[in-house]
Amino acid sequence: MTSTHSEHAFPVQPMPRWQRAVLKVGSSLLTDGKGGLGKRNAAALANMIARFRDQGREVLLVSSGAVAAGRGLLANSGANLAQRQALAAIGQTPMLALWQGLVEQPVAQVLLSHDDLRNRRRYLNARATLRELLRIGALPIVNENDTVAVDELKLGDNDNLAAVVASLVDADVLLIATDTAGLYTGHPGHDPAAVPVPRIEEITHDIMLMAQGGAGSLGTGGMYTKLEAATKTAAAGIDTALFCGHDADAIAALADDRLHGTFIPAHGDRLVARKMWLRHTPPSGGAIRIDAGAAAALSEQGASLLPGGVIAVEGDFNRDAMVDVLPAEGHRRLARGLVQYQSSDLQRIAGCHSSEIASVLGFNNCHSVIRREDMVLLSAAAAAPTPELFMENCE
Ligand SMILES: Nc1ncnc2c1ncn2[C@@H]1O[C@H](COP(=O)(O)OP(=O)(O)O)[C@@H](O)[C@H]1O
Ligand SMILES: N[C@@H](CCC(=O)OP(=O)(O)O)C(=O)O
Repeated sequence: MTSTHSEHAFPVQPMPRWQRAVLKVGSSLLTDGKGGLGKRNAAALANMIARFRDQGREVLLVSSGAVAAGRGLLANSGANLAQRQALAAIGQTPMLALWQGLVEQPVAQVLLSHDDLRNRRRYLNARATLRELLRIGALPIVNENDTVAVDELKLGDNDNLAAVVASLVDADVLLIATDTAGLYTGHPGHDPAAVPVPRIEEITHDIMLMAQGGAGSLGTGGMYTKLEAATKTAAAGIDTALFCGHDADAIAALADDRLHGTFIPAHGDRLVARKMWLRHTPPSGGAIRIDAGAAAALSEQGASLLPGGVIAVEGDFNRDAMVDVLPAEGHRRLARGLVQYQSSDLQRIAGCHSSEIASVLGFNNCHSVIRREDMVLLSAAAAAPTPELFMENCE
């Protein structure tokens, strides 16, 4: 595809440094040209993932290719919904096995449906599982749960799924690997005047029109769904990069934080988007009582809640539950937030210094009980300015 446009190369541009990425790999990159799965491109991308890990960074994979793999195995070109769902079910395991053969980490299959993502409890559970998978060093491989997804509730394309996953796991960037170098002003195969678009400040109607040309023979949605995905991530405060997953130079550049493709910077305020989401997350029924010093630190200094300030734990809750933060006495809520320790563990570290967590529990999820970015303040005094988002190094 890019060969017709070699005279219009994408310039190499610097990428903002990131810590956690969602990498989306399209079907077109995972096939061998004869209808089956091919590992050449996947191998190069797996090396890139290993390189990121060596640099101390985290990657979640959203991989397509189940339908293509099923088609290859059965030499079946069935196109109706039931046929595609059956092909996806057959192809899902070979697709996973392809990746497992290429990375050293254990791979973890995560199949999500639209329902899982709009139901807040399931959304939070998926989030907790994905975070745990990262913590233990697995490579989550997310795909749509094609078997159960009915037509009107189908996400339908993994570009949009990847955008939702990026926001679910608080990624800094969404990396979309496809079979073309990036967005061109028109379909690169059909429009001889099409030229590269290296950066998109805002995805306007005119930009969407550039992507009307449809998908390649194996993909779903083409550039259109990639731009839809980037619209979601940008609004959630996440950068997006489109690059060619069969171009060794583009892959090597990315591992050095340089992009040979299209960059769409975040324009939403990540903290504002996140706080909106937190405000609407339903409570677990659990609560944490804190001392006056901790209350002042939360409201006046924009601090995270540390275990030393916890004086009591009420109710049973899991890690990542939404809990109320209450003063030593009374029921006026000071804050609410997602907790880093389940209630039974929190009972044991209440009053401890953060440095003692590992010796008391035998593990340490985070030095905070509730990280600042996972918390919204509720009292009037709490309207004190929120400091810049700072990511703590919690696993
Ligand atoms: N303006 C455009 N710029 C680049 N590619 C485009 C454009 N419009 C349509 N496309 C098509 O989008 C394809 C990539 O999307 P798709 O086939 O869905 O791949 P994937 O399987 O990676 O999701 C390209 O191969 C190209 O055929
Ligand atoms: N869930 C489908 C992927 C659908 C899809 O979005 O494909 P693609 O456009 O290649 O990313 C599969 O695994 O085949």
